[in-house]
Amino acid sequence: MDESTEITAEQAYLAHARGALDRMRQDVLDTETPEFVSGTDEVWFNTMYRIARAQRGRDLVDLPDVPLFFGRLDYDPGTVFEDSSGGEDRVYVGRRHVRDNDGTPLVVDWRAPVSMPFYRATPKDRLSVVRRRRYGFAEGALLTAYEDEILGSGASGPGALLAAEIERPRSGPMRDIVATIQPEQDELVRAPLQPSICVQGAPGTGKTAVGLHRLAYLLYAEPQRLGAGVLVVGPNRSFLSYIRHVLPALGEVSVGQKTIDELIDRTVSAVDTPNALLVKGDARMAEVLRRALWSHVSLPGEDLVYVHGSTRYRVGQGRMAQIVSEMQSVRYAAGRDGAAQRIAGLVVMQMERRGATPDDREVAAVARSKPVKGVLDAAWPKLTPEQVLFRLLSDADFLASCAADLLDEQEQAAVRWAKPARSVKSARWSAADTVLLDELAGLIDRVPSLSYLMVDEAQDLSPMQCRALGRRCGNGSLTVLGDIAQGTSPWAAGDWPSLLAHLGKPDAEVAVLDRGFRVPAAIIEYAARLLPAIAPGLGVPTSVRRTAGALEVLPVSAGELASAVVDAGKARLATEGSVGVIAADSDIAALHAAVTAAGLDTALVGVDEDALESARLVCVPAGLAKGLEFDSVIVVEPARIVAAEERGLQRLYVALTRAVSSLQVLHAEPLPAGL
Ligand SMILES: Nc1ncnc2c1ncn2[C@@H]1O[C@H](COP(=O)(O)OP(=O)(O)OP(=O)(O)O)[C@@H](O)[C@H]1O
Repeated sequence: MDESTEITAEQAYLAHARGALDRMRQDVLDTETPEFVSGTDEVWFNTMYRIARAQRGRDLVDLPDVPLFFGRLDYDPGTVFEDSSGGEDRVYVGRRHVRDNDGTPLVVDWRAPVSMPFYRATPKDRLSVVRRRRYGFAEGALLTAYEDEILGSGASGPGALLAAEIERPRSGPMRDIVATIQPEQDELVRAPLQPSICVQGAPGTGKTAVGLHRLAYLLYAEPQRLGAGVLVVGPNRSFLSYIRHVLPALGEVSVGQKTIDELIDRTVSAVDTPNALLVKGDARMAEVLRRALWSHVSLPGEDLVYVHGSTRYRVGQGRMAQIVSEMQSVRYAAGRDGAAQRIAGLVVMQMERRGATPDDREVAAVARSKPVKGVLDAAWPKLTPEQVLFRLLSDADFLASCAADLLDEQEQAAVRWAKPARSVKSARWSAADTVLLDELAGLIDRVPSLSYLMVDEAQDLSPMQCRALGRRCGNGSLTVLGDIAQGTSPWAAGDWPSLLAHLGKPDAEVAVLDRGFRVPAAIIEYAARLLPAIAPGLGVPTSVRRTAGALEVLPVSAGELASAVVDAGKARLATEGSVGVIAADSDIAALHAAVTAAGLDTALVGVDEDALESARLVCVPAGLAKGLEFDSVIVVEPARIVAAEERGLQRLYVALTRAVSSLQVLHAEPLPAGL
């Protein structure tokens, strides 16, 4: 078959598959179900069923811009279909299953085992595949081209379509990469649920993309093991808004995406000093809090006397002391309840000895009775996290007694409130305090475990934040993504093993991605000049992009900086793709105003949640650049980005590695050493 006949045939197949998808949808919508007419349960069932059917109907909508399949595998005859006699065994790979009326699969979900060789087959290990075909599409998902890679005899390598797809200019938010997942990425995407995994990867190596596709894969492959919930945690709202379309595009619409502060979910109304922040995020605080909480438990001071009718029952102080000691191995609240139950049990035993026949309700009633409550309120008081932390941060002696050998005098002074609030109720908590409250809440009560948690930009988490996440995934599986060289928080991790230990997953497998799909070689090599200073152990990432990538470093006078940014922005807007202007947090508003005044259509990241979708040119405070990418990037005044914070060099490294095609560095001050 010549090429145009082949394309016509493939177009016809696509149309056939589209028709079949439409019929699948119609079948779902037309399904008649018996409607119950009475009883709340039945009406509830009707409603649930209708919701599920509407959802399934939406799932089956054919999106006009999204091709129904993106690849094809021709297998050795007989590999997939038994009756493929004569012809080749053929599988079309797409975003979801499509079957025709008699159940024959027309398109197979990319996550199905039979699709895996699309990502992994090589001429050396062809996994029974003889040919891998990729398609090119024009506007409106119109199939216009294809390209074959022969894996059997006479092998030929991948052609230009794959490279073109990977190098397509960027615009707007992140999109899925199902058509071009690379073998080393696919191994992580399809890695089993256990053990947990951790991916260290240089900028643009696809960590976020891999994490999201892995989640979509697991939802498909292991739904029954994810029943307790799945969650994505990212560094800030701008980042979450950048990635929010990827999972829905992969058919997964119900995955929660939160920042760590949203997950902790407590009101923040105070700000810490840098020193306080450092100490409060430190893992030693876990032990300080544990001691602070349990220091409230003491041995009962006198016997318990329980009066029932005309009989007085007595439980000795020594026996109760033994119980209180023994119950301290469980959580605080459960320990208190357990102690009450056991003390009540001793009372009830005495009742039995006197011939009564008390049942479980009697034990519960005694456990709740005033005398037993009285003993426990003294020996094992009910506490809220706020009460404990309030005491710790406002009472110097109490803090010293809990932290003496853990925090030195200066560290204790740093966390103590200079002017404590009058009461717990009026206390104002900082973001770091809320993490400590969360730790205390976890010591007091059990936290239910999610089935699966994906944590992005994990290098920036404090040990105490890691513990908060680990607590919520105690029995579940974690996927941890990050780059040690991009650590900008005061606690940024120096290595993965310690961070994984704080997350409660010391056995997680650490994998490294080092092929960069975003940043052209010239730009990554320029940014990598900072690596010896910020992450000496890490190698320089490679770039898979063939395009040269324009790097321009332009000195300008201080007075002309804003107009230089406007000019550069205008020039970039004349080409294809998104444009990001990145500057120090304190400079970005003025630049945004200058760009707006010059009549360019722009939005400010961090202020407008839809910034990345609403304008092609966006202004980005360096503090929010992490995880984002733009076709063209203009980095303004690197020295000020560096000077703005302790880990300013790391912040600059992040800013310099956001570009897909071109990077312009504009500076009036001298460039930081290294550049
Ligand atoms: N296999 C692939 N095919 C096509 N594009 C890819 C592939 N892998 C990654 N990309 C693209 O490369 C870019 C970088 O990916 P991603 O943001 O996931 O990287 P990252 O490692 O999280 O980067 P950073 O550390 O800077 O946050 C994205 O545009 C992503 O779509």
